[in-house]
Amino acid sequence: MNMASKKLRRAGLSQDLCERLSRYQITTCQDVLCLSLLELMKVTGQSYWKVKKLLNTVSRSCAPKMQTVYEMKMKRTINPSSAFLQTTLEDLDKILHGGIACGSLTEITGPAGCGKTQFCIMMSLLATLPTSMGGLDGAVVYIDTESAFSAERLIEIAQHRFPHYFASEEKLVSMPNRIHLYRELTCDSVLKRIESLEEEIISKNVKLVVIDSIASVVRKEFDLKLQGNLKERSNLLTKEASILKFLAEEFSIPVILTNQITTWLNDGFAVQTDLLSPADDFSLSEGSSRKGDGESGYVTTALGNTWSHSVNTRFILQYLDSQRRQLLVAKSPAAPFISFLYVIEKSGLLLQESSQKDQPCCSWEGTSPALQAIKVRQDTFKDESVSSARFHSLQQQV
Ligand SMILES: Nc1ncnc2c1ncn2[C@@H]1O[C@H](COP(=O)(O)OP(=O)(O)OP(=O)(O)O)[C@@H](O)[C@H]1O
Repeated sequence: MNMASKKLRRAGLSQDLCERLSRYQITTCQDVLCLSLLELMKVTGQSYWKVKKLLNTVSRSCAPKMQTVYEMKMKRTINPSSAFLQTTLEDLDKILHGGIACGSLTEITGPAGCGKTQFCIMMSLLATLPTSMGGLDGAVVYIDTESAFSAERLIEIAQHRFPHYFASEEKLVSMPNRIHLYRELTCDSVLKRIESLEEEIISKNVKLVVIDSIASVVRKEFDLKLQGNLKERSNLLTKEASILKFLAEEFSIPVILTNQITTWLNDGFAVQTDLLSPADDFSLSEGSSRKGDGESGYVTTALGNTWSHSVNTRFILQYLDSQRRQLLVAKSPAAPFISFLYVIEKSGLLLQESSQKDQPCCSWEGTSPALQAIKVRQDTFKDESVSSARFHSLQQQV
């Protein structure tokens, strides 16, 4: 499904044929594979056997390539810098085995003002840095759906985080030149932009894609009180996730997405988490809704269960109390559930020393009571596989 998003122009078809097909809005491998042989004969004007061969070529070009675990490991050993984009938050990078993983989707979720955009701006800057400094030495596509990106802030972070490197005027000019900002304020334009990314990634040597935020346009346009909107929204998000996953894997680049979530508990204590229905997308009701008997709190739900499973890694940025902010690694194929305290300064996000030095690596101290409650419940499941599945579900229910 993801791989089928591949553009036909990159599937080994002649330019003439691609142009002919594009007149029928057939531009991806998926578009071709959804047609019957008869339909394909009609749109290509080719014989039965040629069309069968065409189908074979398209199928082969978008089928996942088999590789052994050994090959994967060797690739990473030979060129470890291309497997991760360092966050330059040392303890976080350590726990993630190098940083934000290339080839996958990372979601930054949390309440308004906690620092999601700051994180994205900082990561964009880092992606442009040379590999010797932990960067990916590439361009960035930054899709801004909230008009929140600030070029001044980008320069400020650069100058304060890497004062020596950016002392040179030339570097200070070339860095923002590699960050391609697109303000897309509707669902339609975000989708169109995502659909056009493949060529852009190739032509501009893009090494990072950021979407800040994936949720805001969707929430603006889909009133979930209206029948049918939930399904339509879910389809749109699935389509976007599918293309983004394909791009991340195909070009081995990280994709970072932000998503604003709020959960309010009744005791006045606010917890922000990616709260999703454990059942399925269709049981979700977006907006402020009161939970059922025995449960206390108001919930603003996330983007649905399908979306939740589409992202490989999830960080939650949240306020721990009025002074302190906390970064939680809430979902990761490589790291345990862990929290860090952070501050935002002129140089961007910084981890607070005490968050790791005085505490064991997998720390639950300092996390909010609601998240500690999850931990207690998680500990009651001894079998590891049951534990992680159940933990995920419990986490969703808090
Ligand atoms: N120059 C700066 N120096 C220090 N802190 C800053 C600076 N600029 C912004 N901040 C901090 O970043 C916070 C805003 O973060 P950000 O805009 O990333 O929030 P967000 O999570 O993206 O919110 P939203 O969901 O509303 O977009 C401010 O509250 C402030 O604490």
